[in-house]
Amino acid sequence: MKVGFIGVGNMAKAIIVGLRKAGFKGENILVHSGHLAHYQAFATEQQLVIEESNEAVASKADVVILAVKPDIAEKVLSSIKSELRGTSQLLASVVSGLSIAQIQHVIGQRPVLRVMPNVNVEIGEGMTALAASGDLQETPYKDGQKVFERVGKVMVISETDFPTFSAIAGSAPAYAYFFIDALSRAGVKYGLTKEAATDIAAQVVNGSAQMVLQANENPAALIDKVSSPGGTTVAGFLAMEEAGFMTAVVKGIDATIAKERED
Ligand SMILES: NC(=O)C1=CN([C@@H]2O[C@H](COP(=O)(O)OP(=O)(O)OC[C@H]3O[C@@H](n4cnc5c(N)ncnc54)[C@H](O)[C@@H]3O)[C@@H](O)[C@H]2O)C=CC1
Ligand SMILES: O=C(O)[C@@H]1CCC=N1
Repeated sequence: MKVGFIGVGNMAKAIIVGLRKAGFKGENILVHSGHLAHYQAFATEQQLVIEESNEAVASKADVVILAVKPDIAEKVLSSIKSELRGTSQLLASVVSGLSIAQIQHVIGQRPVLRVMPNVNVEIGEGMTALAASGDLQETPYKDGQKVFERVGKVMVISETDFPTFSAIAGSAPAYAYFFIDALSRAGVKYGLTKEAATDIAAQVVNGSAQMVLQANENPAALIDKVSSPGGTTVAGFLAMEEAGFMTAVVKGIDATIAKERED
């Protein structure tokens, strides 16, 4: 199976690195993007096949991944339309806010997968949502699904939930990094080096995430297990809440969703 990328920016690079780490051969990854100088070294390092145009990627790949910015996505789709094959080929779009109906309006009734990955696909720890224009058990869709399953967890969701998913999974790595950075800076405030404090904060978030996933317990119950009566944790937790921690997070997600709706 050949996977083609149209647009090789941050997201496509993260997917490609994840695929390569998972053993997907570079000779089966075709790429074309806006400026050769921006991705030539990356393509060479990852042993990818650089195609001379978006059209070439569209005609040769079995799974064509559209990974350009939302504002040019429909123009790019329109330019590759005549190169796309029939119903045996899949067009998978990771473009935020672009619906299956909008894609099919441009390229016709071909198999389309709407995908919302996040950058953690780069290390095989992605959280990706999928919605399909047809039956996910059919070959072209299965092929697309397999690509994202190789780089993390995959969840099939309704298209109406994409803005929410995009906020709490697509954008949220940035918010999780922000929390790690905040915890780390607090460590630095009390004398730890930034490097040590960041290592500590990242491992704590990593371990805590594993606890939520593996212990199959509500995070609120886990908070209670750490919070000894009259102890230090509950004092810190309540001070964070007084400063509006939960409200700040939810407001951040509200703004993320509002921005996608506005675009
Ligand atoms: N960065 C992220 O964490 C996520 C991004 N996305 C979506 O992925 C898409 C790409 O985002 P990023 O990679 O972050 O943006 P980016 O700006 O890093 O990459 C876009 C790439 O498209 C290329 N490009 C511009 N015009 C082109 C054309 N006519 N033909 C082919 N390539 C062209 C640019 O040179 C650039 O390399 C967006 O639609 C975004 O909504 C989705 C989930 C997460
Ligand atoms: O910031 C963005 O627009 C994209 C969508 C999800 C993550 N990054």
